Amino acid sequence: MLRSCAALLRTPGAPRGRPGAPRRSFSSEKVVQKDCALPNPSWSKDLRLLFDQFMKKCEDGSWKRLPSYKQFFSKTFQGFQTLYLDPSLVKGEEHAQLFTRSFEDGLGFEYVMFYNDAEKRVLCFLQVGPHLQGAPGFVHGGAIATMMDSTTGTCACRAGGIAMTANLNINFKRPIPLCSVVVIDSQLDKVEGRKLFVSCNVRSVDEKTLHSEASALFIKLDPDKSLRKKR
Ligand SMILES: CCCCCCCCCCCCCCCC(=O)SCCNC(=O)CCNC(=O)[C@H](O)C(C)(C)COP(=O)(O)OP(=O)(O)OC[C@H]1O[C@@H](n2cnc3c(N)ncnc32)[C@H](O)[C@@H]1OP(=O)(O)O
Repeated sequence: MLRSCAALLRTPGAPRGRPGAPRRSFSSEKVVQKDCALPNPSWSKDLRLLFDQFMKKCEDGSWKRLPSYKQFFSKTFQGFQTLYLDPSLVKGEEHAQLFTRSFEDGLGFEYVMFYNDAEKRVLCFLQVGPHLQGAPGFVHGGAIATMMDSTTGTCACRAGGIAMTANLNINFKRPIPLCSVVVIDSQLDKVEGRKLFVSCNVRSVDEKTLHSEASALFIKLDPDKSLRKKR
């Protein structure tokens, strides 16, 4: 059953503990992680419809749904860890969670991203939960910026490898109502050496309202440079 945003606000106490934290299967000691980019009961009809529509588009291989986890898989991001992280910090990695996945279901960012390699494009379908409020009834600008950064960042990393945001320039045009669903459409515009230029816009589901636009610069990381040293 779908739970409305109002219902979520009324919920007196969601389950405690660390929802979505990796669970160990004792038989194999293998860490099992929940893929957060799949429908859960907090998803609205709008988000579910967009999800179903794009899952159909994945059937011919033109679009790919991107799985999403609260924690990075060490194996997947081995290159990032061995090349850029301070080993003395890595031992605490199980406490680190992806910011956008650190809310209980339905309260923060509920989203799924789809990637089109031929178009170098990432679409993010985002439901903004009640704990993302800025001005009363509307989404906080920092929350919008977070998801624009994440969507353009995913686009940059998919197209060009491991990169970090150097610049993100946003124009906020119309506020986003809390608990609504929006579409973030991002596209790789240009590559110049290690520089990846990505733009995006945020629109309402009916495409009638342009909420925000942004252009971003990502720099592909240089394995010879530490991220910690002052330069
Ligand atoms: C995150 C990785 C996960 C990987 C897994 C993938 C998972 C997929 C999901 C990801 C989704 C998450 C997305 C969130 C992404 C963040 O939140 S990242 C966090 C916020 N960003 C940061 O903290 C970055 C801080 N900045 C830095 O560390 C460094 O400035 C950088 C960006 C690494 C660049 O440093 P650098 O490699 O030493 O590059 P540098 O030589 O200074 O500059 C290279 C060129 O870029 C130009 N440039 C540099 N900065 C600028 C600027 N601000 N404006 C204009 N030009 C600039 C330089 O002028 C230079 O130009 P040329 O002289 O070559 O023409």
